[in-house]
Amino acid sequence: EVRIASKKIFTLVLLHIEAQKKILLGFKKRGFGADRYNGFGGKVEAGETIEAAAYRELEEEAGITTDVLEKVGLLWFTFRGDTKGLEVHVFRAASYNGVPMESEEMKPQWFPTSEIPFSQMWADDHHWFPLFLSGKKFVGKFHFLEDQVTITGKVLDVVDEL
Ligand SMILES: Nc1nc(SCCc2ccccc2)c2[nH]cnc2n1
Repeated sequence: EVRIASKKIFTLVLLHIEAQKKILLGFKKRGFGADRYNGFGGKVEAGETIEAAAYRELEEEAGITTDVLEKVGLLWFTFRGDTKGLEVHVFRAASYNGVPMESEEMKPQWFPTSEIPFSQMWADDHHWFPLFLSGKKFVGKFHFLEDQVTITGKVLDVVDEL
């Protein structure tokens, strides 16, 4: 479905190669969430489906494509003092084509799933990553203070389908 432009909807793609127990993250070099490791993603443009945006951002930010993206999570983030929140659609890729390439936005890096750098990631990630890594689907809401680090509210549930 194509969403209207007014809502701020974002995508987040995590490439997880289960058989090799590794995940591809990117170090964000600038913009929102800079200096943190994260999946690949960005804003859904007007007239674009959420899924199309997810495929596009993976290619733009990491230089790779994937055959199938699976919808695995829906997260809402709000920040004190900021009226607009973020609606983030999380996708899993299980395979990829090409070679991960550094972009202006992101420096890709493989991590063993046992060594995910949570201290250098958004503070909510260590809450929902275990659900992601175990193949579950989830819906969550996290409320942050202005520091974009302190979480003052959290809701996180496993769901059967998204
Ligand atoms: N893991 C994670 N990601 C995000 S934003 C991801 C979506 C995005 C937004 C803007 C530019 C590019 C990508 C978060 N925000 C608050 N906690 C968070 N955790």
